[in-house]
Amino acid sequence: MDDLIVVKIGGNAISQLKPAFFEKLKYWKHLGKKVLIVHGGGPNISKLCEKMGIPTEKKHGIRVTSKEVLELTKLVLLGESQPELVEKLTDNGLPVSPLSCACSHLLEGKYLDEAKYGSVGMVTKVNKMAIAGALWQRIGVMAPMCVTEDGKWLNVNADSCACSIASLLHAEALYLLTDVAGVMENGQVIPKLDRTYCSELFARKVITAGMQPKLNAAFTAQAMGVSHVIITDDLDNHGTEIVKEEEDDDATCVSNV
Ligand SMILES: Nc1ncnc2c1ncn2[C@@H]1O[C@H](COP(=O)(O)OP(=O)(O)O)[C@@H](O)[C@H]1O
Ligand SMILES: CC(=O)N[C@@H](CCC(=O)OP(=O)(O)O)C(=O)O
Repeated sequence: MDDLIVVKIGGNAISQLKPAFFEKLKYWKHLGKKVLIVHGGGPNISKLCEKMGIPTEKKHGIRVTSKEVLELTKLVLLGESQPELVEKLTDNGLPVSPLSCACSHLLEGKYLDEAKYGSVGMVTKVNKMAIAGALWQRIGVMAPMCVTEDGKWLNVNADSCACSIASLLHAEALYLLTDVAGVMENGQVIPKLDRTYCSELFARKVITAGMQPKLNAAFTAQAMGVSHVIITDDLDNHGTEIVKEEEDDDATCVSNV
């Protein structure tokens, strides 16, 4: 899809959005870009699970999702995180289309590894026509869930969801907004990161927790042809740019989660 910019906003980042963020979105719309935001909500899912007495289990930053956790995930993403973001965008004068996989099977997917993660999916198909319609003069706000071909809902890591959409729709840029200024080493943001150095940082355990699926997804998107992939805390900050190596023929950074 021409002129598509995908922005992922982590659950923590939703509450920290600054005026410059909304100005940048207005500027992109003014330029005629199509903008799709994929939102997170992980911290609030964990909080609700805790309230309900369900322990949170994550593997490589991916939530192990039982049927019970899936229901709570739906509640938080569609009943809390998405409305919060939609309200902020609306209050800042931006017209929005709130979206989920349930609308016209917008996002279809399959189990990532049912034995390991439970009801967790990866997006394999995007309903391009329906998304194009939703993005007509509006900013799409998408929850990170997908449905299987036979209609089962699956929880999708929001970074991996944004990266799959950006890859499948050939977006021109992908911004992964989080609560840190970029990928850090020794307290400094790494301005450009290639796969070899990323693997080294994984091995040295400099990169842990939620930054792991984020980077795996970011390198996959880059390998799939998204030319501009940035991890940052603000659309105006340089953050960490994911860069390609000269002889790069393998799609993933360390593992495929
Ligand atoms: N090397 C690293 N550089 C930056 N953040 C890191 C690194 N390793 C682990 N992290 C953690 O990753 C977090 C961002 O991932 P995550 O919590 O999943 O964010 P989001 O909810 O925005 O997707 C940071 O807040 C930080 O705690
Ligand atoms: C499978 C999986 O891990 N899904 C994520 C979806 C939300 C998310 O990714 O939110 P953040 O971006 O705020 O972390 C989860 O359940 O936490």
